[in-house]
Amino acid sequence: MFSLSSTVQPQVTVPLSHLINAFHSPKSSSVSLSASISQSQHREAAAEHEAPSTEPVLNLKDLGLSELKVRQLDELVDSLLPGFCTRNRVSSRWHTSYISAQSFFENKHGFLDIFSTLRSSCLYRQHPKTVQSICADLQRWPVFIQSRGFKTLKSRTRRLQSTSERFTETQHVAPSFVKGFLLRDRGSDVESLDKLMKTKNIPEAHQDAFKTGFAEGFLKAQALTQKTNDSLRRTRLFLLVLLLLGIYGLLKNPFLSVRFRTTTGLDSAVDPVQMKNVTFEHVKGVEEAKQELQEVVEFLKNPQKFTVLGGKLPKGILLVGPPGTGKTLLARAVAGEADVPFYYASGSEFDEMFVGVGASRIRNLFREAKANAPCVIFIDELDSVGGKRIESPMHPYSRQTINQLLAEMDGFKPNEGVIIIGATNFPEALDNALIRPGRFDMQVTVPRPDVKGRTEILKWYLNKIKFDQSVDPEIIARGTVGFSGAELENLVNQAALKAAVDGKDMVTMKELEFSKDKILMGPERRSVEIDNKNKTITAYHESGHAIIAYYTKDAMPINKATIMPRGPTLGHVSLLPENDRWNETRSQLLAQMDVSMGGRVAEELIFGTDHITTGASSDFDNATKIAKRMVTRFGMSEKLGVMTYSDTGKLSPETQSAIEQEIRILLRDSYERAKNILKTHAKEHKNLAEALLTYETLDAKEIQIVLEGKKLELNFTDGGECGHRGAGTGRTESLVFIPGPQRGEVSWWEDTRVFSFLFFLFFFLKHLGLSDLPRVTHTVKEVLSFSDQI
Ligand SMILES: Nc1ncnc2c1ncn2[C@@H]1O[C@H](COP(=O)(O)OP(=O)(O)OP(=O)(O)O)[C@@H](O)[C@H]1O
Ligand SMILES: [Zn+2]
Repeated sequence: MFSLSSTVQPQVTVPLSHLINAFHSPKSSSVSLSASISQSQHREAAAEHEAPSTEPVLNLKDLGLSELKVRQLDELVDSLLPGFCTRNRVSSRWHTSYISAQSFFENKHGFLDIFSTLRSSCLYRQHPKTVQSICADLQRWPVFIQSRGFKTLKSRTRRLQSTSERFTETQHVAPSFVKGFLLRDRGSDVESLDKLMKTKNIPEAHQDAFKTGFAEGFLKAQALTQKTNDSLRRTRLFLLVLLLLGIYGLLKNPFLSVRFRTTTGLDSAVDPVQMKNVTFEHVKGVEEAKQELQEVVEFLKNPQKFTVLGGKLPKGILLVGPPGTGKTLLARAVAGEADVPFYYASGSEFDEMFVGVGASRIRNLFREAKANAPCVIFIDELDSVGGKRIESPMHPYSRQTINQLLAEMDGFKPNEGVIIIGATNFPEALDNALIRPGRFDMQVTVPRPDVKGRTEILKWYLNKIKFDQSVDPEIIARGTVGFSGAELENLVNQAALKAAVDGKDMVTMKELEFSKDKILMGPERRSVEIDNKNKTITAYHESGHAIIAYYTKDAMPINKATIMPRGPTLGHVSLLPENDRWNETRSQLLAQMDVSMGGRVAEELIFGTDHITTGASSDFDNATKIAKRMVTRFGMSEKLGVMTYSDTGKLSPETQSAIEQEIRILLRDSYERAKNILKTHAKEHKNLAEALLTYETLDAKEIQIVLEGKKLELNFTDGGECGHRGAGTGRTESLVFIPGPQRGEVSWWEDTRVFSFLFFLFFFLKHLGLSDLPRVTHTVKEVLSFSDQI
């Protein structure tokens, strides 16, 4: 684009370049148009200039400007741009768009400015020749409309490929008076310009100066265009980098992704889930909870029946219990039994960084529910929305959210038929306002199932797979003290997977035992090479535990003994209580201590005092813990009496040493008892250890066969047994180690994401033609350090 420049030689180049500019720029063309054509035409022209048009590439010869005389040029510019000339001062009229000034006046005052209208018509009349001369002169000028626009180089080149195409296109966008002029043949344009220079008698001496001036103007304009393009490119590049960084940040930063999700999902519709297929039949081992919830089901089925006498049913029910015990399942069963819609929400969904988002979600949820009453609203993890109202930077708007929840709960009447069921693992963390009468005023405890409950749950899930009739769910249930419903479901599922991997067509006890041990103690370490000496020590150590358990009256029955390494252990003996133990007697506790001592005693008796190992440390931990609790908590020491000693550190030195003394005596006596038993049953001990070395794992029946002195005949199987060395208490402990990426480690896909991001960034930098390579490198370095930070 051609434009004015103060450094351009004034007498020659300025008028011409401005003249051309006047035709190229929308602003100047609209001025010239406004003086010559009607207002509608003016609008059309302006619109056309905004539309994309061609940008010709012409050299000076093509333009035929070599013969234009300076005087002629000045005249032309004077007639086109009255008042604009280096010798004259710039006229204020030149800068005024009288049409807009007129409409501005009308808008402001409510009536037409007659004087302005007259003035504008005067202007028209004062320069009647302006447009005529422009048209007349421009008829012979090879100028094309050029308008600014964001054109790609590609499209521009494409357009310039066909002249005829270009003309056709120009025909659509150019004002009518320019059309004729534009549609002229390019060759004749050149000629006519030469002619013009001749006819206007531009002196030959000035012709060269004119050409030089024109060339300078042309080049300056080119430079300016180049600059504009460069700055545009830089702006685009900057925006693009910002955009990429933004997208990357959204993907990378969970905080941002939460924001994104929450803003987009602010007013998302809340859809109920119909729970027809889930009933109380699906929830096993939580009979009390089911009974308590039964009346809620009745209420949902017929709300009027309950409120007709003026009674009030609880609005909110709080299900309290450890994870995986079936709280969600129970809430679904309530809705399913009553055949009403079930609205599920997780407390963490309401915990938002934005003010009002959590509150608005609660509002939406309750509005929907009320419209579809009777129904059940279930809020899982209630503690994350209704926790004690501590405002922290992580939960800046928790107060509003809780308040909204309280307001909504207060806002509906008890007979509306909406029941809110909340679930939490930490009832003590709940805000007091939430658990007062009128809100979550009914608490139902959902505990871990007892042995009967576990058996029922195991049976329920076993019925969904193919299992051998010899499977006794009760044995598994007895060995899974403390398992939740979800863990039992997982146990059965893992057994089914194991059977499939081993190519069996049904699940047997072996698979169930295997998956139980896997959940409790981690996977087997079959690849571990244990030398014969260590194997022998382990076999005698474990059979020592088993012998004591077998021959001690109040010890728990043996379930299994193994020398197969699993997790951190080299072998173990597992003991099963007949039932869940609610209380333990003194003799039961002493028996547990004796069984723990059995391992070390065996090592000492068989291999001698010099060859005892470190393998008994967890056994001693166990035994010491029991002895200490007997003395300090259970009042089972004659010397210290029936008194509890909670903080032993604060006790007098005498009391402390008395406690220590008592614990020592208990442990020593236990060790002696174990020694006696093993000495008495040395033969059985040896037999059992050898059987373990041969078969690696023996179950209760097989142990009994060996200890009764019968011959054990077993086919070698694939093993699959496992253990926790020194499981003397009979309580199952979970020692599962789940290997995973350490904190701070970046997983491979995150790396890939960073590199693909950098690759695209580099690609775009190159694509946008940023030839300044040091800057590119610098930017990439910055991005790299930024990605390091995040
Ligand atoms: N008592 C049960 N009877 C049958 N299945 C159960 C029982 N408890 C848990 N499950 C199984 O475990 C799955 C998970 O249980 P659920 O989600 O109901 O536990 P939850 O107590 O809500 O856990 P959380 O507190 O972690 O939310 C259930 O879908 C169901 O398959
Ligand atoms: Zn042991």
